[in-house]
Amino acid sequence: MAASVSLGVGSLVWVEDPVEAWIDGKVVEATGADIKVVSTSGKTVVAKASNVYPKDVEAPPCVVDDMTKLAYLHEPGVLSNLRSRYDINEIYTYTGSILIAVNPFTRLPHLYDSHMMAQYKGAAFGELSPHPFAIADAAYRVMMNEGISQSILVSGESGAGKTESTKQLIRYLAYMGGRAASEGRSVEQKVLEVITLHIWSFKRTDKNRDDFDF
Ligand SMILES: Nc1ncnc2c1ncn2[C@@H]1O[C@H](COP(=O)(O)OP(=O)(O)OP(=O)(O)O)[C@@H](O)[C@H]1O
Repeated sequence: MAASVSLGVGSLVWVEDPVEAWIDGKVVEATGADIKVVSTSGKTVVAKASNVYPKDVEAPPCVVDDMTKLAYLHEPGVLSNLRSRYDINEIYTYTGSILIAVNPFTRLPHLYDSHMMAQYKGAAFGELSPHPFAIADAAYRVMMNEGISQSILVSGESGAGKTESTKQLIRYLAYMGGRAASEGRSVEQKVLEVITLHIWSFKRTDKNRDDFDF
């Protein structure tokens, strides 16, 4: 996506970097098709104007919880927002009604306890922090109120966290639809056991699968 705003001297911008992917800086020279940028770390880069992107100066230094709130929805803006949130263990971010999850590669149990599930129960979408429980709650409510079957698509590359996300979605749906524990194991536990086995066998048997969980 090419920058569609004028990037004059003094503009704050993102420019590609072979190590960091994107670095931010200030335009110091703009002649013809080339733009000279001095990054915040002091590096001078000359790039084609079409490879330089405006930086959102109004976004809070950290983050927005929904990418649609970004002034510029371009790659460096999106990645920078996800990275800033990841740095403070905010692994979930919305883009409208889509939930983006960044794999934390560490356990964050406080995000998934029963208190969290209770909080998301019936909460308006977008009222609480982005979370798989909010996605599951929205789908559950449309299904119950309007009687329409719902699908939740979970996609991402291998190791991105599809199985973990799917487990949280199923946990929440089982929590909403399940009854109290009987014979020692709750409906939530029983559904999770079945679904984990099902996901595992699906992955084992479908060698040509795309990276989708369901
Ligand atoms: N939300 C999370 N919290 C903690 N750890 C996570 C989370 N999501 C992913 N992980 C970690 O990353 C690993 C890989 O995640 P997962 O198995 O869900 O990926 P996947 O997208 O299903 O991968 P594949 O397509 O290869 O099966 C998990 O075993 C877990 O250690």
